[in-house]
Amino acid sequence: MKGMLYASNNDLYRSKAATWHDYLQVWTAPEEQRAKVEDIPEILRKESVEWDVCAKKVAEDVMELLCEGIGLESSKFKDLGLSGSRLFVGAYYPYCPQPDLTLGLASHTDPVVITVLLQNQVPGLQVKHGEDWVDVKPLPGALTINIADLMQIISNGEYNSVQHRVRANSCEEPRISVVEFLNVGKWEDCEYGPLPELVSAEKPPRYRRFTKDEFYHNFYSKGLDSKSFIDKLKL
Ligand SMILES: O=C(O)CCC(=O)C(=O)O
Ligand SMILES: [Fe+2]
Repeated sequence: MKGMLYASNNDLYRSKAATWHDYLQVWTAPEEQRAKVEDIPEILRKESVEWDVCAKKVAEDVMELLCEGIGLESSKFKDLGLSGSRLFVGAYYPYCPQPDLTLGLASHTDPVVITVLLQNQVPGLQVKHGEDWVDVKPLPGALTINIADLMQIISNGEYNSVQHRVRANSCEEPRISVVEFLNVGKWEDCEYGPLPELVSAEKPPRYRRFTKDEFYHNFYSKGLDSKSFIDKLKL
């Protein structure tokens, strides 16, 4: 069905081991890519549409702060269309009887601009801090925002994408997360790369510019467990 996908592992044939989760993806923007509202399963139709509106608002507020943090016009990221493509994901991590043998989701950085994540009370999400994996403890009502790869590139490395993973669920209760990925919407118009405003003699560009085709080709040719797109663009 257009704009929707049910799956287990999106990199099943490219990764060394399957991970312990299932998910449902719904494209919510841009218009030509999004799922028709009437095609979204009824059980989450209303919620996914509302979540898209709220998560977009949160992401755009955070993007304003990120702009201000590096001396850009606060609307710069929004004006560049960095929230113009959006994907809703509902992920389900069932009880895993042998959690030491795999992960819930392999270590990765998100291949988008920014991610908004809500998790239920069952733990599992971890972020890499130095050499350590640190638990992101579920807090009722709290959202987790990930800086993702394109934010790292566009900000010329002022912000760095976060390496994260999900442990296989050892609790009897399923772990559930609701995620919104925000990405470049206006691909047709231009290439992307470090913003000229952030490049100077003292801060030369760290990444080269890239096109939509290059981005998608890379996404569908690599396993989840790698930061290879950023590595490929490094100057
Ligand atoms: O389920 C989670 O908490 C994390 C999901 C995630 O990192 C992803 O889908 O990229
Ligand atoms: Fe992620």
